[in-house]
Amino acid sequence: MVKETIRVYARVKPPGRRQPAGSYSIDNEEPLPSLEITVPRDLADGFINNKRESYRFKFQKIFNQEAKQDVIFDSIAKPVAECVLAGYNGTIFAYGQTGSGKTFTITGGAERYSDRGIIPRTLSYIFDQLQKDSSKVYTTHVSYLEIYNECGYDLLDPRHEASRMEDLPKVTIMEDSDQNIHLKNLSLQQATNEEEALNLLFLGDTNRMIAETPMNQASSRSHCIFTIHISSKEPGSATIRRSKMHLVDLAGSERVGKTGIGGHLLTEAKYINLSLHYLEQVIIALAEKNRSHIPYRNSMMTSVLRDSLGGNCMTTMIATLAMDKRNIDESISTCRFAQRVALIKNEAVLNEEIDPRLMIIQLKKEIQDLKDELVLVTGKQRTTELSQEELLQLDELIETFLKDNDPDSSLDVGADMRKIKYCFIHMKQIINHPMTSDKKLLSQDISEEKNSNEELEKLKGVLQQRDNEINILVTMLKKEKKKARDALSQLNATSAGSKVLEQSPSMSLEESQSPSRCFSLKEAKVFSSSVPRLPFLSRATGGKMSLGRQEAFEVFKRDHAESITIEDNKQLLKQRFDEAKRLGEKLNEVRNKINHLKGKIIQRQIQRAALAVSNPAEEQTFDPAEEKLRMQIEEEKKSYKIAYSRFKGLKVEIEHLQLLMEKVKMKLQKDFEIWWSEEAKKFQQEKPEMVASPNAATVYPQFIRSSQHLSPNSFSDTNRDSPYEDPAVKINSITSGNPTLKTRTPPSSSTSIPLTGDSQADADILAFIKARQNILQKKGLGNK
Ligand SMILES: Nc1ncnc2c1ncn2[C@@H]1O[C@H](COP(=O)(O)OP(=O)(O)OP(=O)(O)O)[C@@H](O)[C@H]1O
Repeated sequence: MVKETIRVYARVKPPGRRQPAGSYSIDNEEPLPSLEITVPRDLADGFINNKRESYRFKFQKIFNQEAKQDVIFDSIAKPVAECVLAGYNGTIFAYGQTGSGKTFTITGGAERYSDRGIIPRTLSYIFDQLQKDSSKVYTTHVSYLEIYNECGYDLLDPRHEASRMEDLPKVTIMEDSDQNIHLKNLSLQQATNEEEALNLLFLGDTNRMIAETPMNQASSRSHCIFTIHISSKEPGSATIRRSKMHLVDLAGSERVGKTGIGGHLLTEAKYINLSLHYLEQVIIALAEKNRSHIPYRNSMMTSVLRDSLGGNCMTTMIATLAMDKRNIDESISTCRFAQRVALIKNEAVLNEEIDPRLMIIQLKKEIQDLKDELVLVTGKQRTTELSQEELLQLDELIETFLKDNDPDSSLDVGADMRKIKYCFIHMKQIINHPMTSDKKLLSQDISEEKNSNEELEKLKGVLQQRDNEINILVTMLKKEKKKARDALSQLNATSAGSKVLEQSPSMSLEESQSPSRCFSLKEAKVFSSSVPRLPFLSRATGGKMSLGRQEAFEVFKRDHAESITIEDNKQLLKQRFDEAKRLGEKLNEVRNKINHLKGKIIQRQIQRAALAVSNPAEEQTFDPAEEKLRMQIEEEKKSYKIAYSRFKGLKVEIEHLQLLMEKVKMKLQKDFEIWWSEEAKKFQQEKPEMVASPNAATVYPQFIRSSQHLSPNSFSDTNRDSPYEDPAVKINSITSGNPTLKTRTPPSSSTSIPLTGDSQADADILAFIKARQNILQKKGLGNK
């Protein structure tokens, strides 16, 4: 058992660009570093009754704004992951106000590979370690739970395509008689390697993003718990170790009063703050000595994290702090909360249990072994029952023994438990029923015993039958599950395009040298299609876009802030592909070299064998030339291993980058959809007559309005080579399906636009014309 208090770390976020920085200092003194925050009196609005200007808080370690993600992982998450691998439970949770960097710390940023957060790095580390340890059999599962307004949602259910949060399967809490918490409906997905686990993480993150609407910025207002479940077993042992690691991104901790929100958002904020309030209550209760009742049951989040708080878990908290002046009072609240958490003691125990099925198998084997041994010693095969002849013999022996007055006489029936038992039963009969203890009674008893034995055998048979039925059902269930998994992976593979020509990480050098294992440019490039496209990606785009909408989207995309990220990542991907290509070539080269050297060795051995036949006197046992060749091979193998491990690292990085890009693209698409529909709404309000016209039933002619209604980022003047610069050319190509529009110059007012009567097509025509008009206006080309 490991007893220790919750470890509490602080991480300061880099300041916002236009935000005046608050005043604070970090003192990394031993044993506990401290953070001092200074609040000038004029700023201390929130602390009117407390005129203190300076606040000092102690932490296990404080990370300043320069701290990189790898340092955070190494210092905070790696030790927890090591405990989890050893069989203890572990939890890391991030607490802080909205925007203070909780998601950045736990999941990571969506821009750069180096921004990967604790979850992807932990997965990488854990799978790396599992691969290295061949002494045990490991099974790994992951689950991803979102808690929003006191309701739990499963983010990993492959059967549901979520477009709203309500579409996700609802998770409920159940408690068994031992007060253990069970989460009903939360799927546990098996992940056999890092890639599968990362895909699941992205599936969950995407479900989270898609389920979010502008009205429900659920990411800030929900709690998310990503859990890695590991079970391990030594071959042949009935003992299983099960441990889990919760990685928790809590909702923003800001106080309701200060945020000035109302209506629906207030309800949400109440729920969040209520659950964070209950978290605080649990923490206060735990920090108090001699408190018998801890109010875990008050909220779903505290129920789920029950073990992590004051229970069987090694828990770590990261207080995320935004030190801008306007956020300083919230940061002080976060630090105060952290100080209370630091008082909580947990008792982590090794989670070992005996698997009863394996135990039965083991015991059965032991019985069989003992029976075999007995046969060897006695030379007789034992049956469970004594024969009639043996029974009669025993009766005689007992009778003789009882009649014998010699005090030294003994009853010797040999080392046979069946006979010894029979003697005891017989004698008991004689003592209890001296008058009726004749053979008749005894034989009656024996027949009764026989009957009950038969009954027992019958019951055993029924039990065996039931066991078989259960086994058949379990097998069926497994098959069904496998089918579902296969269908899913087939879907992934189909959307991924080509199949990955992947080299198994555990593949030996010899295997890799077979001709079919040539590293080629194709193999390096195949990375690009190796990421199994997630089946849900298509749904964000809402199917195929029409031309006009596509045009508007292209412009929107170009000026969106994320486009820089996409471009950066594209560049980075290209670099990585080039490097992978180079490494592939190098690996081929080394492989060929090794084969060449091996060929030389064989040649030498043949020559020497021939020499030995013709001249036996000159036979040598040691050949320095061959030894040299072997050393060269060893050297080449070393460089092969180094290049191969870099190649493997590149693969992970490329896959991660591709997933990041997919995520960013989806975000872009989503932002566009939101913007598009908002514009439509505004237009409907401003020009109801157009909406009412039969030609424009559900038209979205939002772009007809003046450009100031457009989002400031959407159509900026940054695109010098915009295809829109030649209006005639563009309009012809875009509206080629509409002869009326084909020859027209862009209309200056909406009423002159001929519409087709098809609402979607009309919306697209209008959207295109307006987008184009806006750009022309901005470029000073309008109506020329
Ligand atoms: N240490 C950091 N280094 C660089 N950027 C950071 C850091 N911390 C946070 N950010 C950036 O700040 C922004 C807000 O961070 P993040 O989304 O992680 O906040 P949060 O606390 O999770 O907010 P919410 O409660 O709304 O989910 C993001 O754009 C993130 O990339």
